[in-house]
Amino acid sequence: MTNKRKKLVLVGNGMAGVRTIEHLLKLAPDMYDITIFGAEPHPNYNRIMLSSVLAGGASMEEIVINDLDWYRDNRITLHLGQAITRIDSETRRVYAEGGIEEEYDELILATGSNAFILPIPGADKEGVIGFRDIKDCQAMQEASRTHKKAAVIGGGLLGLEAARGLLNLGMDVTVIHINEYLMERQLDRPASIMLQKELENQGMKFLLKKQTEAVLGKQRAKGLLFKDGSMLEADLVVMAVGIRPNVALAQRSGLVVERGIVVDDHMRTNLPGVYAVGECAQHRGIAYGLVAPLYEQGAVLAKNLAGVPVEGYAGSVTSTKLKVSGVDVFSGGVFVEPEGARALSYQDEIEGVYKKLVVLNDRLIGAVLFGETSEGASLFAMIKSGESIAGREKELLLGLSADALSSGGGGGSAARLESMPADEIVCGCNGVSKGDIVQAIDGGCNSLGQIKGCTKASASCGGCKPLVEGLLQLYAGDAAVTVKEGICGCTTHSRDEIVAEIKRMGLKTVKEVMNVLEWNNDEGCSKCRPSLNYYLGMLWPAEYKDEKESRFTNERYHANIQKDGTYSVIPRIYGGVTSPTELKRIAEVAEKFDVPLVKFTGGQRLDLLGVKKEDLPGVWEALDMPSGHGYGKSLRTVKTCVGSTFCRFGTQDAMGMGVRLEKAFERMSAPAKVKLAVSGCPRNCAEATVKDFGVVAVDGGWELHVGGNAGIHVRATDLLGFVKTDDEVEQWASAFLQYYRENATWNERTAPWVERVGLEHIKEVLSDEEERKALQARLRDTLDQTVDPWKEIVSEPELRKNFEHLPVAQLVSTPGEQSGQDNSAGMDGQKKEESA
Ligand SMILES: Cc1cc2nc3c(=O)[nH]c(=O)nc-3n(C[C@H](O)[C@H](O)[C@H](O)COP(=O)(O)OP(=O)(O)OC[C@H]3O[C@@H](n4cnc5c(N)ncnc54)[C@H](O)[C@@H]3O)c2cc1C
Ligand SMILES: NC(=O)c1ccc[n+]([C@@H]2O[C@H](COP(=O)([O-])OP(=O)(O)OC[C@H]3O[C@@H](n4cnc5c(N)ncnc54)[C@H](O)[C@@H]3O)[C@@H](O)[C@H]2O)c1
Ligand code: SF4
Ligand code: FES
Repeated sequence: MTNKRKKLVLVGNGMAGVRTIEHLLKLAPDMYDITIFGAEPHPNYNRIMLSSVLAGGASMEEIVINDLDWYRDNRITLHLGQAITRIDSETRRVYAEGGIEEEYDELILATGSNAFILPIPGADKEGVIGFRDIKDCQAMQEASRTHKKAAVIGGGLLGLEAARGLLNLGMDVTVIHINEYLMERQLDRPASIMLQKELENQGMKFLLKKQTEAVLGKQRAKGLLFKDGSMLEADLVVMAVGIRPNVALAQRSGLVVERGIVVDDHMRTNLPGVYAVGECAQHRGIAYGLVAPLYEQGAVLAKNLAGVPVEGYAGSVTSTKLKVSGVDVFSGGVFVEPEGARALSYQDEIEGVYKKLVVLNDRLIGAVLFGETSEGASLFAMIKSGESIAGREKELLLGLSADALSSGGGGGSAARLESMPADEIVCGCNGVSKGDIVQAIDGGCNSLGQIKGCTKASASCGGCKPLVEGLLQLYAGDAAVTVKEGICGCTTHSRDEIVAEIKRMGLKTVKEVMNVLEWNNDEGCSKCRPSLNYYLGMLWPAEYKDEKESRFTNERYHANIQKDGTYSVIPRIYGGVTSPTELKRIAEVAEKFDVPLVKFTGGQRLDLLGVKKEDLPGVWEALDMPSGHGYGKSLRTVKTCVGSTFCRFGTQDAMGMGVRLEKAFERMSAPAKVKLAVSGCPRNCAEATVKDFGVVAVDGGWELHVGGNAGIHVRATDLLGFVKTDDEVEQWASAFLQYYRENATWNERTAPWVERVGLEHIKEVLSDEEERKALQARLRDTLDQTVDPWKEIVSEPELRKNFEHLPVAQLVSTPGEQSGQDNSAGMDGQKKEESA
């Protein structure tokens, strides 16, 4: 019997090449006798996941894509550890290092890239490596057992992922970056600065604008010498300064090579029967370095080889997501606006969120997200589809689009997901289409974990998770099982589990919680540290010592940092009611300290803007007024109207009630800021129905309203109930606020919390008088432990020192340290006004 199958040889057992074979086997399982040569001694594995292996989030076994049985089952001849060294295109034969040779009818080159190693003296020393394959990953794991100081050269995606992994392995890690800000190929400056601060909080050190001149040491690396003459001690040096397509074999074999092996839209090279795919290929001038475009190339090549008509590969728009736990960064499309394009950006440095959209001719062409990336997948789908977003720019920027709202998390609206073609790729990292996911759901997968298991969708960078969840909800309906999420990438524990464990085990510090609950990142991140700090303070008001370094700048300095680095000072003016004496004092302070601007806030207080950090204690001392907490996650204002005291419509004393409530709750910390208002009649001049707790006078008593918000997401309050007496108002307000303090997630305002837990539930709990009294007592106990932070600082010389002006020399960074305006450790150190 004659063998009619053609001979197909694949050189390179990596992600792009084997993916092409997988496709081909689906399309034409019997068309070829397939032989694969791989230089590495391993079956095909997910290179992307090496970062997770290094960071301890996955094992080597878990990242194997196709084990040896797969090759056997598909009758593929596999030669591992056999690099092809020569191609004879005349005789159509390839020759391997170990002496094996093979004939081909069709030949695919998928040789990937090599890590670029800087050609500097000492680069060949022991302890200097790239980060490209299993061998490199093992070398780093090995080095961390015996060495302590690691230097990662290159602050791109790979360098930062390597640095995070090395930190997890217990090393002291410094990233050396040539540019003035990190990941400049994916991010703009504001996002990059936020990223750097976050990584510094995780323990990573940075040397920016540094050019490495030599690796120091005898046989083994001992340090780095920089062009400016400075040095850094290091016994492991990881070079992550980019990659170079692996084209040596192609060059030797007569293929046209520029940066990569030049291919046409059908992945054909200049030689008959020879194709190139993956990072080694250069298509329309571009050699890609991410998996999604390589898989697209592979799909085209597989169709070609199977004889299936195919339009050809037209290039890809790319997106990236940094795989570092506790840091959410997404970049897709064009992030620097080209001529004629507009950029819209939104930054909330207090919450650590940055968003930028780049729009050209009403089309979204790029996006950068930091801190909140759940909309990345749907924005990227819009970038790829090229649909018009005219009139929707603001909604998209603020995350209020129908897409984001309907799925509750940016997964895309049901209509969008429904109209998505079956062959559209949802998970770029694993080449999983919508059709594959729907098929898995039809086959009984009804949770994200099961879909991940069946299709690998969302198993790598996780960027597609919102889309996969959206499809799950759409196609599995009520059968969809949603699994709880960890509060951040550092843990799999939910908020409720953490609070329960803190209570059960009596955990008393942030570090203790992280240790006992096995955080996968020793330092935590800007999401978990402040939230743990809050939960511990809420649960143990008497014993817990607030961790200043887990707080944002504003809360550490008890003032709002402004754009220019100065601060704003808002003293407490109870119920918005002041006096000539108080006003005179404020005016004198403003004059004495040259305060550039005095402004009324929306909450009926006076804001002294432009105060220098070193003047803050002096200003507070001279004001001799309590802090208005205009900067923190705490009680802000109680707005009042004049009520019955002066207004002819007023039926009750709104000012008196406002002052009473503000005195009752001042200094109250909360999951998020809390605002109250009291109106003296239903005309509601104090706008109590857009406050967290609003009180409106009506005939015979007071109406109590909860869960309002007038910020980005405007929400009118729900009516909690009606009470007759002033004491009842205070009791219900106390009970509501304490129940919120005990049950909301850190950073969750009352508006979403009321929606989440339901008004009926809150009413049921608070309708029990005993419960109300108990809640009120717990809040009182907590508030009794608090002191005014301004007074405390003013009277304690040690605390005052934190505000002293440092000579410039001490603010300039030295090697191994990072410069920054804020010289104390903390969660942000950014400059941004927070609305009072
Ligand atoms: C740590 C890390 C994390 C990454 N994370 C991401 C991510 O999150 N998202 C993303 O999209 N991309 C990521 N990438 C990039 C991604 O892994 C690559 O784009 C992808 O692996 C390239 O696939 P490829 O098949 O072209 O090359 P490779 O996967 O490198 O495969 C090429 C194979 O060919 C072999 N070979 C070379 N020459 C020969 C020869 N002459 N004979 C035989 N075999 C040969 C090589 O040994 C190698 O095994 C990451 C890369 C690394 C290193
Ligand atoms: N999450 C992800 O998507 C992911 C993760 C890891 C790797 N990758 C891919 O792997 C490939 C390699 O990643 P990479 O980060 O090495 O490549 P890169 O080219 O994206 O970044 C290299 C970085 O090194 C810097 N650099 C260059 N020369 C330097 C020098 N002499 N000193 C200090 N810094 C220097 C550059 O400014 C650049 O920011 C890329 O294609 C990348 O997309 C992707
Ligand atoms: S809410 Fe009623 S009482 Fe208060 S100022 Fe307005 S009209 Fe007067
Ligand atoms: S896109 Fe990265 S895991 Fe799906």
